[in-house]
Amino acid sequence: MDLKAIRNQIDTIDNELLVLLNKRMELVKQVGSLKRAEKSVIYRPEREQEILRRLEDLNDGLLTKSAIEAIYLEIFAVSRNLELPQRVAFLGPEGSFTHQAAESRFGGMGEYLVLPTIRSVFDSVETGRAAFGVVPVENNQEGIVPETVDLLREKELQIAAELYLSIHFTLVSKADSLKDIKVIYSKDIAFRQCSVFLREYFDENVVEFIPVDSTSKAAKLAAGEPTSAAICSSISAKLTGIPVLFDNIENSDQNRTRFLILGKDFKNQPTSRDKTTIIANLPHTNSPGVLFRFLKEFNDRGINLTKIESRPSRNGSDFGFWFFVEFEGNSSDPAIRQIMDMHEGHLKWLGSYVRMS
Ligand SMILES: O=C(O)C(=O)C[C@]1(C(=O)O)C=C[C@@H](O)C=C1
Repeated sequence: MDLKAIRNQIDTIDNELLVLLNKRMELVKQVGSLKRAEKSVIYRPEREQEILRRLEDLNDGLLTKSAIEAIYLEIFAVSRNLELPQRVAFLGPEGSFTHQAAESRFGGMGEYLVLPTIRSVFDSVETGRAAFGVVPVENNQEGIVPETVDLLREKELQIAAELYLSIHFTLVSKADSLKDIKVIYSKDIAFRQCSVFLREYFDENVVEFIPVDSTSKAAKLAAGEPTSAAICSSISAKLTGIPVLFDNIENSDQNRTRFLILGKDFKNQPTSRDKTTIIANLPHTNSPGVLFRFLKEFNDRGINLTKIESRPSRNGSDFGFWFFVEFEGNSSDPAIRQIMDMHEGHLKWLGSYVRMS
């Protein structure tokens, strides 16, 4: 077949796809009307995952799993927009890894609110300025993001979904040579994640490391100063037009960050692949066996714990603490329900959502 003939066939298929996509949108619009009448939630991450999994199982063509995901996440984003346009806040500025994470779930067409701090993302969802907020919660090299975990305890928001992103860092600068660099800007966590590279190439007695709110802010600062550099994502290097001196400078090439999508009064439908996150404010945490007895309840019921982190309660001068706990399953599972009931008043449920790891 010649090029023209192949292109004719492509055109025919595109025409069919357009008809089908519009048919899909008609149905989505009906779903939107039903949901608005019932005042129910538009974003259903568990339903989106169910559709993706079904299509991936069904698929026997050239499309890869991630290609199917990329196409459909964009279709879902357009669908949700048709049902009810909802603003999504994320920890900015533009070009941050959180921006990348937000776009990977809410699509390129979404309406975004770029905010300067994790707290302001929580605030925007709390006050309804945004329907959802995207924040980082942990990195597999660095552990948890304390601000996010502390705000989850402080605020009354829920986790609608989680997502994982591979993180790569670049060193960018307008300096001609490494030895001209006097200042390096980045986010504190990024400095730690690139510590091996930094030790090898820079003398900390000569170069000043300045932590700023985000890696994209770091790129913007470095773009304006000829003897400064920044550690940032390759998207923010591109957005600021600053030359990349080194790529992939992170300590581990397995560097992944987990992000949470936060909502208000949000509850997913249970699935068979859920994870639940809670805050445990156990009384008398300094007494022997308190944590042991709590964890044993999970063990006794065969519930797989996936995370436990302790955080200071900051209650006067004492050394009390609370726990950020995650485990497999949905809060409506009878075994999990039992534990939640047993500790009523001491456990705060933050969300049950499809497990992505
Ligand atoms: O099934 C729904 O609840 C819909 O609103 C439809 C749809 C879709 O496009 O398939 C859109 C948004 C939801 O997040 C999930 C699915």
